[in-house]
Amino acid sequence: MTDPAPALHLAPSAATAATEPKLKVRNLHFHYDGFHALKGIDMDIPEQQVTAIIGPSGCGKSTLLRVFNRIYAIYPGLRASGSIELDGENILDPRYSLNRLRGKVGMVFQKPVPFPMTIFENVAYGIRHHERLSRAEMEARVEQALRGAALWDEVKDKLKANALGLSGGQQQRLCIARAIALKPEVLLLDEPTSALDPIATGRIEQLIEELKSRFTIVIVTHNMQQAARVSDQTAFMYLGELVEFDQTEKIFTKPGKKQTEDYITGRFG
Ligand SMILES: Nc1ncnc2c1ncn2[C@@H]1O[C@H](COP(=O)(O)OP(=O)(O)OP(=O)(O)O)[C@@H](O)[C@H]1O
Repeated sequence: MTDPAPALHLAPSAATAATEPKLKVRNLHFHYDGFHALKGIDMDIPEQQVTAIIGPSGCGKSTLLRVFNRIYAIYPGLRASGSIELDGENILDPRYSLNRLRGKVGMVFQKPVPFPMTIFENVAYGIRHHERLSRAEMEARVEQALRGAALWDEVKDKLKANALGLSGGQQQRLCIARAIALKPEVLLLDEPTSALDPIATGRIEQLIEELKSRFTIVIVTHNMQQAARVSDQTAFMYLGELVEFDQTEKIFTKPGKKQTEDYITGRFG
């Protein structure tokens, strides 16, 4: 929200809430051929904070997240209208190149999908696509990304091993390393822990907390406790509409709309 209540400025990261939003979404509509999946979304996503998107299955959470890096652009028949400004520039404008956008907005999917290559190459592969680095520079970059994803200590002695041999939780951290290796400004996480056990989930949640000092994070989650634990703001969506968007603490303790209250108290969804 543009004007959060002063009493809710408790979390340290909320101090930045008054600055210009990192992503400014205005009157965003999205269609899958004839299906109207997003209906006039307006939201301001603050920089270096965690914004969670919650809501019942099919409400449009993943669609919204995917529009933030224009994944739909590669499929015919899908279209978005309205605007999403990233630092003041409309990323939906076809003149905003996909390559540039992908360098600024990274994405991690629900199911970790490492490439069938070494752990090192999984991280180096994307970097090579965007930059030319010497071997030593590349090694430093890969290490930095693996450290950033809290995976370095577990893999530093087996960088040449196939990534598919890692556990599910390690694979997901590798996917996070791959995304942050490109030094994006925004990190999109689409249900990043739904395929993981509670211990691996805890590690990813801790990692999200660490990463938010460097990235603006948007996370889609089915797990309301997770949204409450990791996010600063929460958006509640229903049937393609943004019903309520506010400080997480407010959404979970004093939601302003009955639909939000019904959802978070388990009355539907
Ligand atoms: N490729 C597609 N073609 C047509 N309709 C789609 C497509 N992908 C999603 N939809 C529809 O768009 C709506 C929103 O889907 P979306 O995946 O964004 O929901 P969601 O809130 O992320 O759901 P879930 O929590 O189950 O993942 C749903 O009604 C879905 O059936």
